Amino acid sequence: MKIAVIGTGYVGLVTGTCLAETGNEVICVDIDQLKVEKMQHGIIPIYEPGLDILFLRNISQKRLSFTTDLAMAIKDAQIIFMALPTPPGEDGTADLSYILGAAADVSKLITSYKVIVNKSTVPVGTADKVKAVFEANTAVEVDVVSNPEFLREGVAVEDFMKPDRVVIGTKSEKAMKLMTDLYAPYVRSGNPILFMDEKSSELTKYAANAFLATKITFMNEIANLCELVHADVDAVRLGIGSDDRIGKRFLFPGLGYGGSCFPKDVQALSKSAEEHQYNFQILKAVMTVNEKQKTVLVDKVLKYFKGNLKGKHFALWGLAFKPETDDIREAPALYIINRLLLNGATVTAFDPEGMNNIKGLLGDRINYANNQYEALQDADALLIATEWSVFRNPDFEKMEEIMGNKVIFDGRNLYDLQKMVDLGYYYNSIGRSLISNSATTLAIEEAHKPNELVSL
Ligand SMILES: NC(=O)c1ccc[n+]([C@@H]2O[C@H](COP(=O)([O-])OP(=O)(O)OC[C@H]3O[C@@H](n4cnc5c(N)ncnc54)[C@H](O)[C@@H]3O)[C@@H](O)[C@H]2O)c1
Ligand SMILES: O=c1ccn([C@@H]2O[C@H](COP(=O)(O)OP(=O)(O)O[C@H]3O[C@H](CO)[C@@H](O)[C@H](O)[C@H]3O)[C@@H](O)[C@H]2O)c(=O)[nH]1
Repeated sequence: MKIAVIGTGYVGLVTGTCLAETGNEVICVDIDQLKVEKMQHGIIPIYEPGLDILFLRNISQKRLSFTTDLAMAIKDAQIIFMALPTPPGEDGTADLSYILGAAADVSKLITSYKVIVNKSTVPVGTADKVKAVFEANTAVEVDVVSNPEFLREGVAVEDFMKPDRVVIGTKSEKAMKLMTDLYAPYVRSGNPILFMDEKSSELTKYAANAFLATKITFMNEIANLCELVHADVDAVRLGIGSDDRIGKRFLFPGLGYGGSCFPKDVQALSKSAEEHQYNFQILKAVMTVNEKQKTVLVDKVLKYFKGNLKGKHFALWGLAFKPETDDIREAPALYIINRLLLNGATVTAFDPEGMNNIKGLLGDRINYANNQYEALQDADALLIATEWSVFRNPDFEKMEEIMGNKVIFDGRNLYDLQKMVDLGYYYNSIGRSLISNSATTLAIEEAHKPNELVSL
């Protein structure tokens, strides 16, 4: 099929590339000229494992191309995907200006039947708004389809190529047929293509993200309780996760959910409910708890240094909001850095893929290291914010030599507690026993009492 994809961010680029991989002819269009030029030269603008191979193969075999020319991109396309930003507006509702703006542009250019597919995460009723834009601007027939995307950054190619399900919101038989043909290669293992009305499809996306964010938040609360009652959150996680009804995934406590999706989507769903006079109480609690969870690691640091971080220097491992991505949007590391700096400390950070993005955002406010060990130089403690594999099995003796101390605050529970005892580290993680370097056994200390909020 001939396809146009509008927007070449994490979703658009993966969508375009993966659709080309199954033999479609895909033109991706973006307003960011620099980005388009890069892609035209075979340079991929984001880090997404496995994407580069498909990207280069499909460009060289002429199934995938990039342009800033919307008219050219959509001229022959049967299906036009919109993979555009839907950031939170000032009041937290999803800003639909990118979607409605692009719909208006497209509506003024088309001369034959098109299926307009919305891949962005949008509130219920957006398909109707997009339809209204087309009705206002053209007599050409279009079908507007909701087809939310469920890929996760870091495993986006796998998620797109082998989705758990494909959700398609439309009542048009013609659009259904085209979409079924398009997605058939991706569901050969038997995973379903679920057809529904547009509104249910739009809500399915928000419901999925809000449910997962709630699951994580629940575990973060259990972790906080574990610290108070001297239980181990890892044991509890395994204990509940082996119940199929609960499931093993998305039960890892940490520093609160971040990224470009969960924070904005939970907020947008809550706002959307409010617009319909529904008080979605659980989502409000999720947001409140998540805000608080972002502070737990620095609270522990403040407690350890008796509330005074002036002149202290910290190494920070992990900047991306999760491993295997360079994306730092709403990353817990940003909150940690900000709070350390506000308290008069200095920071040297390292991330395997997020360095360019963080340098663009923070400039000379922090120091940057070329590798994880370099970051440790003269640090009073190491903080871990992202569970990159490369941090999982470090050379602890080398670390001690460089840091001159053995103090770790781990927001991702990377290390075995007994190992930390054996190595004599002070090791403070999430929802697990505090390991004190003065003890040879697991010691529950003062620091496991609820952290007082230390004012900045
Ligand atoms: N990132 C994810 O993991 C993910 C997963 C599922 C769904 N989503 C949703 O998909 C949507 C896109 O997210 P993203 O992370 O890919 O965004 P992004 O910010 O990475 O990319 C958006 C792209 O759209 C381009 N753009 C903006 N206006 C344009 C226009 N008028 N014409 C052409 N291009 C334009 C931007 O230059 C940018 O390249 C959002 O609604 C998001 O919530 C994201
Ligand atoms: O057990 C867990 C799992 C995740 N997280 C955190 O939750 C956030 C989101 O993680 P993840 O869902 O893996 O990343 P995203 O790429 O943001 O993907 C989510 O958001 C996308 C955009 O809507 C959806 O398409 C995906 O299905 C959905 O998982 C990150 O901060 C993670 O650190 C935890 O704290 N504990």
